[in-house]
Amino acid sequence: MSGLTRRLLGFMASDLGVEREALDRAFRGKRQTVAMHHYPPCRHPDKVIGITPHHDGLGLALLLHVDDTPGLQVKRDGRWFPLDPLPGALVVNVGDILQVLTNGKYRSAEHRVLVDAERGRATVVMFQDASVAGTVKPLPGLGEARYREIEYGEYVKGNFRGLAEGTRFVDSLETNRFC
Ligand SMILES: O=C(O)CCC(=O)C(=O)O
Ligand SMILES: [Fe+2]
Repeated sequence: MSGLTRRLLGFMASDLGVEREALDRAFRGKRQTVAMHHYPPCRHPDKVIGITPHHDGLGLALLLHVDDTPGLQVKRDGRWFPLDPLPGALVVNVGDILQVLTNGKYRSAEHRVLVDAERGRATVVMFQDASVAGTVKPLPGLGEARYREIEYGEYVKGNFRGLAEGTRFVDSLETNRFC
């Protein structure tokens, strides 16, 4: 786990009032994946999309803008908002697993990437995975569990299935789904 991730998790743990060690343990020693994206300029930006709307399925994502081309957008209250690059800043994305770990207190945001008519765009994203003793479940001390516990491998399979079907697997883990 990177020092930055550890610091971010420390802030989150004190904000949530949970044991810092519990959140740390969920991320420590887990897989880190790096994705490099290049979005070439496109003369018809209204007809194509860089990345379709999605939620990041894993724990935490740290995104670095390599240039100053905008494109990333986040959805809030049904509207898309741009997240323009800031020099020296990283975008921190809460993933679905962190949403479950925090019992829904931190929510994973839907985002997408638009392309630019004139300029290419490049980003580097580091995904930090997380799990609790081989499972995905809310940490203790955050009230009644809003998500059911699931074995980590089953979560990953379900998450990929959801991506392929255009549904969000984490929704199916909600305990009060049909109430
Ligand atoms: O390149 C970006 O701005 C976003 C990439 C992204 O959302 C992802 O890799 O999951
Ligand atoms: Fe993403």
